[in-house]
Amino acid sequence: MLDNLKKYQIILASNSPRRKELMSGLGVDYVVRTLPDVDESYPDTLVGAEIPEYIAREKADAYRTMMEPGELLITADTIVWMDGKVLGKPEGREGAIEMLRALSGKSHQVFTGVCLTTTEWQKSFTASSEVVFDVLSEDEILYYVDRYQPMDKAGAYGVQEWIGYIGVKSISGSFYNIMGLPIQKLYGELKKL
Ligand SMILES: Cc1cn([C@H]2C[C@H](O)[C@@H](COP(=O)(O)OP(=O)(O)OP(=O)(O)O)O2)c(=O)[nH]c1=O
Repeated sequence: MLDNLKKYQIILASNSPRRKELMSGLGVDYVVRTLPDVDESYPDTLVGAEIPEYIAREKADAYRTMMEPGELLITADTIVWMDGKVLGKPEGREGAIEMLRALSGKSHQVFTGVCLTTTEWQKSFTASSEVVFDVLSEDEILYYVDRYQPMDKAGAYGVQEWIGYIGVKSISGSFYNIMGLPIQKLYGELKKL
């Protein structure tokens, strides 16, 4: 499948083990490059899904000067969005505990922005999922944070981990989008190239 991609050398520029796992599931040949440190700031005029799409483009631009013709760069960014605010990666153990207390018993959205870049063109898109958390006890929050150390995850949780098994009541939209890559939507975009 995706024979049309043979004309590209696909590069996933990401440090996220989840994104690597999902890209591998797509079954296309690609290489992973670590992402240089990117300033993930964004204009405060942006809201919701505009934010991770903007950051995915920023991640791509950090790479662009090093690109060769024929390369197809894939970058992505995932945020949790609740009550009009971004929940990115937590600041340490206390930050993770605070975030999970805030998510407990409520619903929120997860937006992932994806950017496809070559030396000639760039296009980006976003995917949105809705997650409803059950009420989490203090013990459950502390157990999860101390055992899973989710400081590398937006919203301080991994839907693919224990807290997703016991704490997520329902999901609408793509599960994989929550993990960090809306792989079905990405497949649809790659098919068009
Ligand atoms: C909400 C959620 C996020 N995540 C992860 C996906 C991303 O790795 C991370 C969001 O942080 P990002 O800044 O989007 O990505 P990253 O820093 O991990 O990787 P890179 O920028 O190098 O591509 O949170 C999960 O694994 N499960 C979840 O349920």
